[in-house]
Amino acid sequence: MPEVPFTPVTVPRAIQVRGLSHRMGSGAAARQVLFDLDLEVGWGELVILMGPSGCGKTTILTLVGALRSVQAGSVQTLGVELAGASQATRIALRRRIGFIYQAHNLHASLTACGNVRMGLEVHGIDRLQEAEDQITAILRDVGLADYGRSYPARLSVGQKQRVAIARALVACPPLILADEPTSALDRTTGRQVVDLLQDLTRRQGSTILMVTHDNRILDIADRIIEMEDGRILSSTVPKT
Ligand SMILES: Nc1ncnc2c1ncn2[C@@H]1O[C@H](COP(=O)(O)OP(=O)(O)OP(=O)(O)O)[C@@H](O)[C@H]1O
Repeated sequence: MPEVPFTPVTVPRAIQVRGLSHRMGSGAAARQVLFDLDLEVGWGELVILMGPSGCGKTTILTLVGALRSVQAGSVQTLGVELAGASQATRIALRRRIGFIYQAHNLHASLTACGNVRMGLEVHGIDRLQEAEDQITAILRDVGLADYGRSYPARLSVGQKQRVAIARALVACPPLILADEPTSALDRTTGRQVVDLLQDLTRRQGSTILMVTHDNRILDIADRIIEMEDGRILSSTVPKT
């Protein structure tokens, strides 16, 4: 059985960011993209981060996901302080996060099953029968029970994104970081994909921080954080 998500009572929030500033580029091209920013995401919350292109949304996601080093301020993800963290700590933390990108990033040479299996291998779950059961179950959950042996080239863009969701969720990670998961999808498919994401993560009790430009899906959020020019403008609960 998948592990129960990590929600220790000693860690008050899934994500806690304090005084985060960040510079991108080097030399004369260097520029500050995040300015003294605070942000919190509670356990089990689905938070959408939005704002104009270039305002720093993806930079935040990559810092929270330990894909980039913290330069100034504090970033605590799943209770792990990332400011000054070693490479080993960052790699271990990444294994406990499910990542979903705008382009689905599937391996063309692997079937849907093979792609989802990678989601288990990076999380260190490799016991064979258990893994196969988890893969079968998650492909069924995303509506692709009959597509396990299909290669990405034979799948529609919406089906590929479902495989990417299955890959991110198969190990029941306590935190999902999603960067524009619907940007390549039409209205109907985009809606189906986020509804699925919301449903599965609620069932697993996972926390989601999602970057999106897509106004059509804001209603799935528990909270919407709006950014501009590297700063947070507001944090609001969407109207239902
Ligand atoms: N490697 C880099 N070197 C220099 N500047 C960079 C680099 N990567 C990103 N930037 C700049 O950092 C700023 C923030 O980028 P980021 O990708 O976080 O924005 P974003 O809000 O996610 O934008 P979008 O919605 O277009 O994806 C942008 O102005 C971008 O041009």
